[in-house]
Amino acid sequence: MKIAVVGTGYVGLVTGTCFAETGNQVTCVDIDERKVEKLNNRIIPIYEPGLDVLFHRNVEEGRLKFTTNLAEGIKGAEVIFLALPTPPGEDGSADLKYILGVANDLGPILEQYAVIVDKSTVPVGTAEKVHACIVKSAKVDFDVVSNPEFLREGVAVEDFMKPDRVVIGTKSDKAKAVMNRLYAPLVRQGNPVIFMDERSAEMTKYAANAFLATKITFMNEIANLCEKVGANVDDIRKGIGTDSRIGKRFLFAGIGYGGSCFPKDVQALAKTAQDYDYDFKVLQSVMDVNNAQKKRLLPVIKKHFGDDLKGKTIAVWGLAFKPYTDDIREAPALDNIRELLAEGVKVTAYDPEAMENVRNILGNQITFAHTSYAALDDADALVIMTEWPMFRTPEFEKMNLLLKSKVIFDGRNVYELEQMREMGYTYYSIGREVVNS
Ligand SMILES: NC(=O)c1ccc[n+]([C@@H]2O[C@H](COP(=O)([O-])OP(=O)(O)OC[C@H]3O[C@@H](n4cnc5c(N)ncnc54)[C@H](O)[C@@H]3O)[C@@H](O)[C@H]2O)c1
Ligand SMILES: O=c1ccn([C@@H]2O[C@H](COP(=O)(O)OP(=O)(O)O[C@H]3O[C@H](CO)[C@@H](O)[C@H](O)[C@H]3O)[C@@H](O)[C@H]2O)c(=O)[nH]1
Repeated sequence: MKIAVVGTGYVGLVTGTCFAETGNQVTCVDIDERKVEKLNNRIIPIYEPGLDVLFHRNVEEGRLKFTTNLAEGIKGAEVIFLALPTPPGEDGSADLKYILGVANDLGPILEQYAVIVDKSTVPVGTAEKVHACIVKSAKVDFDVVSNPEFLREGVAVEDFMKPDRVVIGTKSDKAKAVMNRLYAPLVRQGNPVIFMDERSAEMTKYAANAFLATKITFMNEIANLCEKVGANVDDIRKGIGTDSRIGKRFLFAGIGYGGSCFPKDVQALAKTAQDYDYDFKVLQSVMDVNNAQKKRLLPVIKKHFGDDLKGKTIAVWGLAFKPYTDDIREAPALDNIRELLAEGVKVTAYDPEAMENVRNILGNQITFAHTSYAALDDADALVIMTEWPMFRTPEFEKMNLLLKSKVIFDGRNVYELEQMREMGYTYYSIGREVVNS
Protein backbone atom coordinates (compact mmCIF):
# COMPACT_ATOMS: atom_id res chain seq x y z
CA MET A 1 0.00 0.00 0.00
CA LYS A 2 1.23 3.55 -0.64
CA ILE A 3 1.04 5.76 2.42
CA ALA A 4 2.16 9.25 3.43
CA VAL A 5 3.12 10.46 6.89
CA VAL A 6 2.92 14.21 7.42
CA GLY A 7 5.19 15.30 10.30
CA THR A 8 8.44 13.42 10.74
CA GLY A 9 8.98 13.94 14.46
CA TYR A 10 9.08 11.12 16.96
CA VAL A 11 5.75 9.56 16.06
CA GLY A 12 5.93 10.28 12.33
CA LEU A 13 9.36 8.74 11.93
CA VAL A 14 8.48 5.61 13.88
CA THR A 15 5.11 5.27 12.08
CA GLY A 16 6.71 5.73 8.65
CA THR A 17 9.61 3.38 9.33
CA CYS A 18 7.47 0.63 10.84
CA PHE A 19 4.89 0.73 8.04
CA ALA A 20 7.74 0.56 5.51
CA GLU A 21 9.03 -2.47 7.42
CA THR A 22 5.64 -4.16 7.01
CA GLY A 23 5.96 -3.77 3.25
CA ASN A 24 4.33 -0.45 2.43
CA GLN A 25 5.67 2.31 0.20
CA VAL A 26 6.05 5.27 2.59
CA THR A 27 6.76 8.94 1.98
CA CYS A 28 7.33 11.14 5.03
CA VAL A 29 6.69 14.86 4.68
CA ASP A 30 8.09 17.56 6.96
CA ILE A 31 8.32 21.36 6.64
CA ASP A 32 11.66 21.34 8.44
CA GLU A 33 14.10 21.39 5.52
CA ARG A 34 17.13 20.63 7.69
CA LYS A 35 15.43 17.58 9.15
CA VAL A 36 14.44 16.26 5.71
CA GLU A 37 17.96 16.88 4.41
CA LYS A 38 19.37 14.92 7.36
CA LEU A 39 16.92 12.06 6.78
CA ASN A 40 17.74 11.99 3.08
CA ASN A 41 21.41 11.75 4.10
CA ARG A 42 20.42 8.81 6.29
CA ILE A 43 20.92 10.65 9.58
CA ILE A 44 18.24 9.89 12.18
CA PRO A 45 17.52 13.05 14.20
CA ILE A 46 16.36 11.23 17.36
CA TYR A 47 17.82 8.52 19.57
CA GLU A 48 15.45 5.57 19.65
CA PRO A 49 16.79 2.05 20.25
CA GLY A 50 16.18 -0.32 17.32
CA LEU A 51 14.97 2.37 14.92
CA ASP A 52 18.26 2.64 13.02
CA VAL A 53 18.27 -0.93 11.66
CA LEU A 54 14.73 -0.66 10.32
CA PHE A 55 15.31 2.87 9.02
CA HIS A 56 18.45 2.00 7.04
CA ARG A 57 16.98 -1.20 5.64
CA ASN A 58 13.84 0.48 4.38
CA VAL A 59 15.60 3.56 2.99
CA GLU A 60 18.11 1.33 1.22
CA GLU A 61 15.41 -0.90 -0.23
CA GLY A 62 13.48 2.17 -1.44
CA ARG A 63 10.36 1.80 0.70
CA LEU A 64 11.00 4.88 2.86
CA LYS A 65 11.38 8.36 1.36
CA PHE A 66 11.40 11.93 2.67
CA THR A 67 10.30 15.22 1.18
CA THR A 68 9.32 18.75 2.15
CA ASN A 69 6.70 18.86 -0.62
CA LEU A 70 3.23 17.90 0.63
CA ALA A 71 1.64 17.45 -2.81
CA GLU A 72 4.53 15.23 -3.95
CA GLY A 73 4.48 13.28 -0.67
CA ILE A 74 0.78 12.40 -0.73
CA LYS A 75 0.61 11.61 -4.45
CA GLY A 76 -1.09 8.23 -4.85
CA ALA A 77 -1.28 7.61 -1.08
CA GLU A 78 -4.26 5.57 0.10
CA VAL A 79 -3.62 6.57 3.69
CA ILE A 80 -2.27 9.94 4.87
CA PHE A 81 -1.18 10.05 8.50
CA LEU A 82 -1.08 13.39 10.30
CA ALA A 83 1.68 13.02 12.93
CA LEU A 84 1.93 16.71 13.71
CA PRO A 85 2.59 18.50 17.01
CA THR A 86 -0.33 19.36 19.30
CA PRO A 87 1.42 21.53 21.89
CA PRO A 88 -0.48 23.18 24.72
CA GLY A 89 -1.99 26.54 23.79
CA GLU A 90 -2.04 29.42 26.28
CA ASP A 91 -5.18 28.09 28.00
CA GLY A 92 -3.83 24.51 28.24
CA SER A 93 -5.94 23.13 25.38
CA ALA A 94 -4.19 21.28 22.55
CA ASP A 95 -3.22 23.76 19.85
CA LEU A 96 -4.61 22.43 16.55
CA LYS A 97 -2.94 24.97 14.25
CA TYR A 98 -0.52 22.43 12.73
CA ILE A 99 -3.21 19.78 12.16
CA LEU A 100 -5.82 22.15 10.76
CA GLY A 101 -3.18 24.01 8.74
CA VAL A 102 -2.22 20.81 6.92
CA ALA A 103 -5.89 19.78 6.63
CA ASN A 104 -6.60 23.07 4.83
CA ASP A 105 -3.68 22.42 2.47
CA LEU A 106 -4.80 18.85 1.72
CA GLY A 107 -8.24 19.60 0.19
CA PRO A 108 -7.09 21.10 -3.12
CA ILE A 109 -4.27 18.56 -3.70
CA LEU A 110 -6.12 15.29 -3.05
CA GLU A 111 -6.36 13.49 -6.40
CA GLN A 112 -8.12 10.27 -5.36
CA TYR A 113 -9.98 8.73 -2.40
CA ALA A 114 -7.74 8.70 0.67
CA VAL A 115 -8.10 7.98 4.37
CA ILE A 116 -6.74 10.90 6.38
CA VAL A 117 -5.63 9.61 9.77
CA ASP A 118 -5.21 11.71 12.90
CA LYS A 119 -2.21 9.99 14.52
CA SER A 120 -1.48 12.95 16.77
CA THR A 121 -3.07 13.20 20.19
CA VAL A 122 -6.04 15.47 19.54
CA PRO A 123 -9.10 16.55 21.56
CA VAL A 124 -12.55 15.16 21.04
CA GLY A 125 -14.13 16.61 17.92
CA THR A 126 -10.88 17.09 15.96
CA ALA A 127 -11.71 14.49 13.28
CA GLU A 128 -14.85 16.52 12.52
CA LYS A 129 -12.79 19.74 12.33
CA VAL A 130 -10.23 18.11 10.02
CA HIS A 131 -13.07 16.84 7.82
CA ALA A 132 -14.60 20.34 7.67
CA CYS A 133 -11.26 21.88 6.60
CA ILE A 134 -10.68 19.37 3.80
CA VAL A 135 -14.23 19.18 2.49
CA LYS A 136 -14.23 22.93 1.72
CA SER A 137 -11.89 22.45 -1.23
CA ALA A 138 -11.74 18.68 -1.92
CA LYS A 139 -12.70 17.46 -5.37
CA VAL A 140 -12.60 13.78 -4.40
CA ASP A 141 -14.12 11.54 -1.73
CA PHE A 142 -12.16 11.02 1.52
CA ASP A 143 -12.59 9.84 5.11
CA VAL A 144 -11.04 11.16 8.33
CA VAL A 145 -10.14 8.51 10.87
CA SER A 146 -8.81 8.78 14.43
CA ASN A 147 -5.96 6.34 15.11
CA PRO A 148 -4.19 7.56 18.26
CA GLU A 149 -0.66 6.38 18.95
CA PHE A 150 0.25 4.70 22.24
CA LEU A 151 4.00 4.14 21.74
CA ARG A 152 6.44 4.99 24.52
CA GLU A 153 9.73 6.67 23.73
CA GLY A 154 12.67 4.35 24.30
CA VAL A 155 10.67 1.27 23.28
CA ALA A 156 8.80 2.90 20.41
CA VAL A 157 9.58 0.33 17.72
CA GLU A 158 8.50 -2.59 19.86
CA ASP A 159 5.37 -0.74 21.00
CA PHE A 160 4.50 0.00 17.37
CA MET A 161 5.20 -3.44 15.97
CA LYS A 162 3.65 -5.31 18.89
CA PRO A 163 1.06 -2.93 20.27
CA ASP A 164 -1.14 -3.88 23.21
CA ARG A 165 -3.95 -2.71 20.93
CA VAL A 166 -4.64 -0.51 17.93
CA VAL A 167 -7.55 1.90 18.34
CA ILE A 168 -9.32 3.07 15.20
CA GLY A 169 -12.18 5.52 15.27
CA THR A 170 -14.32 5.63 12.15
CA LYS A 171 -17.93 5.20 11.11
CA SER A 172 -16.96 4.57 7.46
CA ASP A 173 -16.87 0.94 6.26
CA LYS A 174 -14.64 1.96 3.37
CA ALA A 175 -12.06 3.53 5.72
CA LYS A 176 -12.35 0.56 8.07
CA ALA A 177 -11.43 -1.82 5.23
CA VAL A 178 -8.37 0.26 4.29
CA MET A 179 -7.17 0.48 7.88
CA ASN A 180 -7.74 -3.26 8.40
CA ARG A 181 -5.57 -3.95 5.36
CA LEU A 182 -2.81 -1.62 6.60
CA TYR A 183 -2.71 -3.09 10.10
CA ALA A 184 -3.10 -6.72 8.90
CA PRO A 185 0.58 -7.66 9.51
CA LEU A 186 0.29 -6.50 13.12
CA VAL A 187 -3.11 -8.12 13.63
CA ARG A 188 -1.74 -11.40 12.31
CA GLN A 189 0.63 -11.35 15.28
CA GLY A 190 -2.37 -11.40 17.55
CA ASN A 191 -2.64 -7.76 18.45
CA PRO A 192 -6.23 -6.55 18.70
CA VAL A 193 -7.60 -3.74 16.57
CA ILE A 194 -10.47 -2.06 18.40
CA PHE A 195 -12.90 -0.13 16.20
CA MET A 196 -15.07 2.63 17.63
CA ASP A 197 -16.37 6.04 16.60
CA GLU A 198 -13.99 8.98 16.11
CA ARG A 199 -14.87 10.81 19.34
CA SER A 200 -14.40 7.71 21.48
CA ALA A 201 -11.01 6.99 19.86
CA GLU A 202 -9.87 10.56 20.55
CA MET A 203 -11.04 10.26 24.15
CA THR A 204 -9.41 6.83 24.60
CA LYS A 205 -5.96 8.32 24.06
CA TYR A 206 -6.43 11.02 26.69
CA ALA A 207 -8.04 8.56 29.12
CA ALA A 208 -5.04 6.21 28.79
CA ASN A 209 -2.43 8.91 29.42
CA ALA A 210 -4.41 10.57 32.20
CA PHE A 211 -4.98 7.21 33.89
CA LEU A 212 -1.28 6.32 33.78
CA ALA A 213 -0.29 9.78 35.03
CA THR A 214 -2.80 9.36 37.85
CA LYS A 215 -1.40 5.92 38.73
CA ILE A 216 2.13 7.36 39.02
CA THR A 217 0.88 10.36 40.95
CA PHE A 218 -1.02 8.16 43.39
CA MET A 219 2.21 6.26 44.09
CA ASN A 220 4.11 9.53 44.51
CA GLU A 221 1.62 10.58 47.17
CA ILE A 222 1.88 7.18 48.85
CA ALA A 223 5.66 7.68 48.81
CA ASN A 224 5.38 11.10 50.41
CA LEU A 225 3.19 9.62 53.13
CA CYS A 226 5.56 6.64 53.55
CA GLU A 227 8.32 9.07 54.49
CA LYS A 228 6.14 10.53 57.22
CA VAL A 229 4.86 7.24 58.67
CA GLY A 230 8.13 5.31 58.29
CA ALA A 231 7.13 2.84 55.55
CA ASN A 232 8.97 1.81 52.36
CA VAL A 233 7.24 2.66 49.06
CA ASP A 234 9.12 -0.09 47.19
CA ASP A 235 7.60 -2.69 49.45
CA ILE A 236 4.16 -1.11 49.02
CA ARG A 237 4.65 -1.23 45.23
CA LYS A 238 5.44 -4.95 45.36
CA GLY A 239 2.64 -5.54 47.84
CA ILE A 240 -0.06 -3.99 45.67
CA GLY A 241 1.41 -4.62 42.18
CA THR A 242 1.00 -8.37 42.55
CA ASP A 243 -2.76 -7.82 42.71
CA SER A 244 -3.71 -8.44 39.09
CA ARG A 245 -6.44 -5.82 39.33
CA ILE A 246 -3.75 -3.21 40.00
CA GLY A 247 -0.85 -4.55 37.90
CA LYS A 248 2.91 -4.13 38.37
CA ARG A 249 3.61 -1.39 35.86
CA PHE A 250 3.65 2.39 36.28
CA LEU A 251 3.81 2.13 40.05
CA PHE A 252 7.32 3.55 40.43
CA ALA A 253 7.46 6.59 42.70
CA GLY A 254 9.93 9.29 41.75
CA ILE A 255 10.65 12.92 41.13
CA GLY A 256 7.49 13.33 39.02
CA TYR A 257 6.42 12.39 35.52
CA GLY A 258 7.68 14.39 32.53
CA GLY A 259 7.99 13.95 28.79
CA SER A 260 6.21 15.40 25.81
CA CYS A 261 2.92 13.64 26.53
CA PHE A 262 1.69 13.18 30.10
CA PRO A 263 2.01 16.82 31.24
CA LYS A 264 0.40 18.27 28.11
CA ASP A 265 -2.27 15.59 27.72
CA VAL A 266 -3.47 15.72 31.34
CA GLN A 267 -3.71 19.48 30.98
CA ALA A 268 -5.57 19.21 27.66
CA LEU A 269 -8.09 16.71 29.07
CA ALA A 270 -8.69 19.02 32.04
CA LYS A 271 -9.34 21.83 29.56
CA THR A 272 -11.78 19.67 27.58
CA ALA A 273 -13.65 18.91 30.82
CA GLN A 274 -13.77 22.62 31.59
CA ASP A 275 -15.07 23.41 28.09
CA TYR A 276 -17.90 20.94 28.65
CA ASP A 277 -18.61 22.39 32.10
CA TYR A 278 -17.41 19.27 33.93
CA ASP A 279 -15.31 19.66 37.07
CA PHE A 280 -12.74 16.84 36.67
CA LYS A 281 -11.31 17.09 40.20
CA VAL A 282 -8.85 14.17 39.96
CA LEU A 283 -7.00 15.72 37.01
CA GLN A 284 -6.42 19.02 38.80
CA SER A 285 -4.97 17.12 41.78
CA VAL A 286 -2.73 15.07 39.50
CA MET A 287 -1.29 18.24 37.96
CA ASP A 288 -0.85 19.95 41.34
CA VAL A 289 0.82 16.92 42.94
CA ASN A 290 3.15 16.39 39.99
CA ASN A 291 4.26 20.02 39.97
CA ALA A 292 5.02 19.78 43.68
CA GLN A 293 6.77 16.41 43.24
CA LYS A 294 9.18 17.89 40.71
CA LYS A 295 10.20 20.46 43.34
CA ARG A 296 10.72 17.95 46.15
CA LEU A 297 14.49 17.66 46.10
CA LEU A 298 15.66 21.22 46.76
CA PRO A 299 14.18 21.40 50.30
CA VAL A 300 15.82 18.04 51.09
CA ILE A 301 19.17 19.27 49.77
CA LYS A 302 18.81 22.44 51.84
CA LYS A 303 17.89 20.48 54.92
CA HIS A 304 21.12 18.54 54.50
CA PHE A 305 23.54 21.36 53.62
CA GLY A 306 21.74 24.35 55.16
CA ASP A 307 19.85 27.12 53.37
CA ASP A 308 22.88 28.71 51.73
CA LEU A 309 23.96 26.48 48.84
CA LYS A 310 26.15 29.12 47.18
CA GLY A 311 29.49 27.69 46.11
CA LYS A 312 28.42 24.05 46.42
CA THR A 313 29.04 21.73 43.47
CA ILE A 314 26.37 19.17 42.68
CA ALA A 315 26.71 16.36 40.15
CA VAL A 316 23.56 15.42 38.24
CA TRP A 317 23.22 11.97 36.68
CA GLY A 318 20.47 11.82 34.07
CA LEU A 319 18.94 14.65 32.04
CA ALA A 320 16.45 12.87 29.74
CA PHE A 321 12.86 12.64 31.03
CA LYS A 322 13.36 8.86 31.23
CA PRO A 323 15.99 6.30 30.15
CA TYR A 324 16.63 5.16 26.54
CA THR A 325 15.78 8.53 25.03
CA ASP A 326 17.53 11.84 24.37
CA ASP A 327 14.20 13.66 24.83
CA ILE A 328 14.31 16.39 27.48
CA ARG A 329 10.81 17.78 27.00
CA GLU A 330 9.34 18.52 30.47
CA ALA A 331 12.22 16.57 32.03
CA PRO A 332 12.24 16.96 35.83
CA ALA A 333 16.05 17.24 35.61
CA LEU A 334 15.77 20.62 33.89
CA ASP A 335 13.49 22.09 36.58
CA ASN A 336 15.80 20.84 39.30
CA ILE A 337 18.94 22.12 37.62
CA ARG A 338 17.37 25.56 37.15
CA GLU A 339 16.46 25.61 40.87
CA LEU A 340 20.01 24.66 41.84
CA LEU A 341 21.51 27.32 39.55
CA ALA A 342 19.21 29.96 41.10
CA GLU A 343 20.69 28.99 44.50
CA GLY A 344 24.21 29.63 43.24
CA VAL A 345 25.11 25.93 42.93
CA LYS A 346 27.67 24.81 40.37
CA VAL A 347 26.17 21.90 38.40
CA THR A 348 28.15 19.23 36.56
CA ALA A 349 25.93 16.88 34.59
CA TYR A 350 26.14 13.62 32.69
CA ASP A 351 23.59 11.79 30.53
CA PRO A 352 24.47 9.12 27.96
CA GLU A 353 22.20 10.61 25.27
CA ALA A 354 20.59 13.90 26.23
CA MET A 355 23.54 16.27 26.85
CA GLU A 356 23.49 17.85 23.39
CA ASN A 357 19.80 18.75 23.74
CA VAL A 358 20.38 20.29 27.18
CA ARG A 359 23.43 22.20 25.90
CA ASN A 360 21.16 23.81 23.30
CA ILE A 361 18.99 25.17 26.13
CA LEU A 362 21.33 25.82 29.06
CA GLY A 363 24.55 26.51 27.13
CA ASN A 364 27.49 26.97 29.50
CA GLN A 365 25.38 27.55 32.62
CA ILE A 366 26.30 24.01 33.64
CA THR A 367 29.32 21.81 32.97
CA PHE A 368 28.81 18.71 30.83
CA ALA A 369 31.03 15.79 31.86
CA HIS A 370 32.41 13.24 29.40
CA THR A 371 31.66 10.34 31.70
CA SER A 372 29.40 9.73 34.68
CA TYR A 373 32.50 9.60 36.91
CA ALA A 374 33.97 12.86 35.59
CA ALA A 375 30.76 14.59 36.71
CA LEU A 376 31.50 13.55 40.32
CA ASP A 377 34.94 15.13 40.51
CA ASP A 378 35.02 17.32 43.67
CA ALA A 379 31.21 17.40 43.91
CA ASP A 380 29.56 17.89 47.30
CA ALA A 381 26.76 15.48 46.38
CA LEU A 382 25.25 13.42 43.59
CA VAL A 383 21.66 13.92 42.41
CA ILE A 384 20.08 11.13 40.30
CA MET A 385 17.34 12.27 37.93
CA THR A 386 17.01 9.47 35.34
CA GLU A 387 17.31 5.74 36.01
CA TRP A 388 19.68 4.86 33.15
CA PRO A 389 20.88 1.26 33.76
CA MET A 390 24.53 2.39 33.95
CA PHE A 391 23.71 4.40 37.09
CA ARG A 392 22.35 1.33 38.87
CA THR A 393 25.64 -0.52 39.12
CA PRO A 394 28.48 1.99 39.20
CA GLU A 395 31.97 1.36 40.57
CA PHE A 396 31.39 2.71 44.05
CA GLU A 397 35.12 2.63 44.93
CA LYS A 398 35.73 5.05 42.08
CA MET A 399 32.82 7.24 43.20
CA ASN A 400 34.13 7.36 46.76
CA LEU A 401 37.44 8.76 45.55
CA LEU A 402 35.84 11.45 43.38
CA LEU A 403 32.97 12.78 45.51
CA LYS A 404 33.93 15.33 48.18
CA SER A 405 31.29 13.87 50.49
CA LYS A 406 29.39 10.60 50.22
CA VAL A 407 25.91 12.09 49.78
CA ILE A 408 23.33 10.97 47.22
CA PHE A 409 19.90 12.47 46.54
CA ASP A 410 18.12 9.89 44.41
CA GLY A 411 14.97 10.96 42.56
CA ARG A 412 14.47 7.49 41.04
CA ASN A 413 15.19 5.02 43.87
CA VAL A 414 17.95 3.20 41.98
CA TYR A 415 19.85 1.81 45.00
CA GLU A 416 18.99 -0.58 47.83
CA LEU A 417 18.95 1.05 51.26
CA GLU A 418 21.10 -1.70 52.77
CA GLN A 419 23.76 -1.27 50.12
CA MET A 420 23.96 2.47 50.86
CA ARG A 421 24.04 1.89 54.60
CA GLU A 422 26.93 -0.57 54.30
CA MET A 423 28.95 1.76 52.10
CA GLY A 424 28.49 4.68 54.44
CA TYR A 425 26.56 6.90 52.07
CA THR A 426 24.10 9.47 53.30
CA TYR A 427 21.26 8.51 51.00
CA TYR A 428 18.01 10.32 50.39
CA SER A 429 15.46 8.68 48.08
CA ILE A 430 11.71 8.87 47.48
CA GLY A 431 9.26 7.27 49.91
CA ARG A 432 11.93 5.44 51.89
CA GLU A 433 13.85 6.14 55.10
CA VAL A 434 16.92 8.38 54.96
CA VAL A 435 20.11 6.34 55.35
CA ASN A 436 23.00 7.56 57.56
CA SER A 437 21.53 11.06 57.94
N1 LIG B 1 6.43 11.55 21.32
C1 LIG B 1 5.70 10.53 21.70
O1 LIG B 1 6.16 9.62 22.35
C2 LIG B 1 4.24 10.45 21.30
C3 LIG B 1 3.56 9.23 21.46
C4 LIG B 1 2.22 9.15 21.09
C5 LIG B 1 1.57 10.27 20.57
N2 LIG B 1 2.25 11.45 20.44
C6 LIG B 1 1.54 12.58 19.83
O2 LIG B 1 1.90 12.61 18.43
C7 LIG B 1 1.98 13.97 17.96
C8 LIG B 1 3.36 14.25 17.41
O3 LIG B 1 4.29 14.13 18.46
P1 LIG B 1 5.87 14.09 18.20
O4 LIG B 1 6.50 13.88 19.53
O5 LIG B 1 6.16 13.17 17.07
O6 LIG B 1 6.09 15.61 17.71
P2 LIG B 1 7.45 16.29 17.22
O7 LIG B 1 7.36 17.68 17.69
O8 LIG B 1 8.60 15.42 17.58
O9 LIG B 1 7.34 16.26 15.62
C9 LIG B 1 6.42 16.94 14.87
C10 LIG B 1 6.98 17.15 13.46
O10 LIG B 1 5.99 17.80 12.67
C11 LIG B 1 6.67 18.70 11.79
N3 LIG B 1 5.73 19.70 11.26
C12 LIG B 1 5.21 20.79 11.87
N4 LIG B 1 4.37 21.44 11.02
C13 LIG B 1 4.37 20.74 9.86
C14 LIG B 1 3.71 20.89 8.61
N5 LIG B 1 2.87 21.90 8.40
N6 LIG B 1 3.94 19.98 7.65
C15 LIG B 1 4.79 18.95 7.85
N7 LIG B 1 5.45 18.75 9.01
C16 LIG B 1 5.24 19.63 10.00
C17 LIG B 1 7.77 19.29 12.65
O11 LIG B 1 8.78 19.87 11.85
C18 LIG B 1 8.23 18.03 13.41
O12 LIG B 1 9.25 17.36 12.71
C19 LIG B 1 1.58 14.83 19.16
O13 LIG B 1 0.20 15.06 19.10
C20 LIG B 1 1.89 13.94 20.35
O14 LIG B 1 1.11 14.26 21.47
C21 LIG B 1 3.56 11.55 20.76
O1 LIG C 1 6.17 3.96 37.14
C1 LIG C 1 6.47 4.98 36.50
C2 LIG C 1 6.42 5.05 35.08
C3 LIG C 1 6.75 6.26 34.46
N1 LIG C 1 7.14 7.34 35.19
C4 LIG C 1 7.45 8.61 34.51
O2 LIG C 1 6.39 8.94 33.62
C5 LIG C 1 6.88 9.67 32.51
C6 LIG C 1 6.37 9.07 31.20
O3 LIG C 1 6.92 7.80 31.02
P1 LIG C 1 6.46 6.83 29.83
O4 LIG C 1 5.00 6.71 29.86
O5 LIG C 1 7.26 5.60 29.89
O6 LIG C 1 6.97 7.68 28.58
P2 LIG C 1 6.32 8.36 27.28
O7 LIG C 1 7.23 8.03 26.17
O8 LIG C 1 6.03 9.80 27.61
O9 LIG C 1 4.94 7.59 26.99
C7 LIG C 1 3.65 8.03 27.43
O10 LIG C 1 3.14 9.03 26.57
C8 LIG C 1 3.05 8.62 25.17
C9 LIG C 1 2.61 9.84 24.38
O11 LIG C 1 1.24 10.07 24.46
C10 LIG C 1 2.08 7.46 25.07
O12 LIG C 1 1.97 7.08 23.71
C11 LIG C 1 2.56 6.30 25.94
O13 LIG C 1 1.62 5.24 25.89
C12 LIG C 1 2.71 6.81 27.37
O14 LIG C 1 3.24 5.78 28.21
C13 LIG C 1 8.40 9.65 32.63
O15 LIG C 1 8.85 10.89 33.16
C14 LIG C 1 8.69 8.53 33.62
O16 LIG C 1 9.85 8.75 34.37
C15 LIG C 1 7.20 7.27 36.58
O17 LIG C 1 7.54 8.26 37.25
N2 LIG C 1 6.87 6.09 37.19
